[in-house]
Amino acid sequence: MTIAVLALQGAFLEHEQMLERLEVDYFEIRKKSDLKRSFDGLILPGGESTAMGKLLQELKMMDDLKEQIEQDMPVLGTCAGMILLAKEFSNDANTYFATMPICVRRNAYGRQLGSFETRGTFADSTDIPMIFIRAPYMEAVYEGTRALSVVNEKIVAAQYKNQVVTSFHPELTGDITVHQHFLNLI
Ligand SMILES: NC(=O)CC[C@H](N)C(=O)O
Repeated sequence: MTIAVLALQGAFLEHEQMLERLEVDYFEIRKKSDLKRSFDGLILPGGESTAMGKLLQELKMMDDLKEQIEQDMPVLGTCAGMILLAKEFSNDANTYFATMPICVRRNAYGRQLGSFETRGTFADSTDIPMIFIRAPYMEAVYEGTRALSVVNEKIVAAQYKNQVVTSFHPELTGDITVHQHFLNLI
């Protein structure tokens, strides 16, 4: 099994460290020719979705990756990665891959609560650590999308077929629950 990690910007190194811990092979996607390699799953890290979206377009990788996601490539999108996958925003008009039927609020916790840590349930696992950094959350999920985590009445993790997203950063804690859930899709 080989995972491709989008490494244009943001917290990709931390995802790679998690994959190393789990003894899973990976490589980085930085330019179009990296997409020639075959992979079994894709990680879209946290960071700045606007910057990542712009680079994906400029480097001409958007269409190719979108097609692979639509053809059921398992993908894990964390924070900005979730924004890249969302089909709809409640406070923005731009979309990126737009493959996941969710409505996302960007920077949803505002300035004061911009970053915080808590614990919550993810799928069948209870009490996992969650770190939120200027995070988005989902205001609605559509068409067969399943909420995997709800914190303070907000949906902060969800799954639609092969696509798993989290508002929080599972790569910044020592907890492997979310990565394991993603790898189990492969
Ligand atoms: N930690 C993060 O990934 C923050 C996401 C950021 N608010 C964005 O819009 O991309």
